[in-house]
Parts: sequence; C-alpha cells; structure tokens
Amino acid sequence: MKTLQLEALTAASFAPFGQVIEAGSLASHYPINGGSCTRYHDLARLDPGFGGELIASVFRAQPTPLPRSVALLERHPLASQAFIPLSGRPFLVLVGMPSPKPDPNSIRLFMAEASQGVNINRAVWHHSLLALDAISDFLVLDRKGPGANCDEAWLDEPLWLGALAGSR
Ligand SMILES: NC(=O)N[C@@H](O)C(=O)O
Ligand code: NI
Repeated sequence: MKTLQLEALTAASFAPFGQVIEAGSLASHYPINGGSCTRYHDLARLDPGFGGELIASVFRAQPTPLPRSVALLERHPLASQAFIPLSGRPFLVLVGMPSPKPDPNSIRLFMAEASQGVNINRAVWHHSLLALDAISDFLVLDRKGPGANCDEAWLDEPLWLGALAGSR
C-alpha cells in the first residue's frame, strides 16, 4: 500500500486544488478600522454553483485515528467546499485532481495548521474531513441547492496515512 507523503499547506502547493484561507503575506491585505485590524482580502473562490446558494455550517468532527488507510474519496461536482478550523487544531487535507475517477498519481496530502483553512474547488476529489487529536469544530462554506452534489469513488488501491512525527 502506497504511503502518502505529508506536505506543508501553502497557497502555491494547494493552488491546483483550491485556495488557502489564512492571514498570509501573499494575500492582498490592508489596514481597516482605523488601523486596529488588517483585512486579508478575497482569499478564496467560493463557488455555490449555478442555482445554488452559499451557506455556512459547523462540522463537529471526531479525530481520525492514525495510522490508517484511505480508500473512499468524494467530490462536489456543482460547487466548492471550504473548511475553516474553529478549535485551534491542525487537520489533514487529502485531495486529487478532477477526473472521471480519482487518479492515485494526483493525490496529495497536506497538513493544514490551526491558522489555515482551505477552499476545495468544485469537482476536486477529496477525502471527507480529517480532524486530528480531539473532537474539532470547523466552519464549512458550501452549497445548498438542487442537484446531486456529492459523488463518491473507491480507490482501486487504498492509500496509507502514516502516524504523524513528533509530539503534537
Ligand atoms: N458530507 C459532507 O458534507 N462532508 C464532506 O463533503 C466532506 O468533505 O467532509
Ligand atoms: Ni466534501
């Protein structure tokens, strides 16, 4: 079973799959509120798709056990989906390029820090939310609207998520 290599989440590394939502220096940012606040502006391409509306939900996620295998991926063909951590803990983001079925060679595994959210572009294959260490809340921005917006696909070969190095 192939072990996925864990990558740091950066705007550049994640760009093929979506955007990183963080107070990052690469973003357009400027002082507001009389200088008491910095606005990191327009960070994500939130896309509710045709006929959809963008809604905000909270996912209270159980931590995933590690090490583990993963075999079932999903995609949202009609709209994007964003996850913003609310509990001050990192989480894992497993994504694969849009294609009729997941291409194992395009699958990447990222460590999102507690200060980073992600917006996953429409039709990007991904594993469902992978929280770490403890029950964690996430703000989720995605579509409400007509149509089937969740396709699932089993990988021909499961992939392995190794234990995370070091004390966390
Ligand atoms: N089912 C659901 O809304 N969650 C998934 O889309 C996910 O990516 O976690
Ligand atoms: Ni999803």
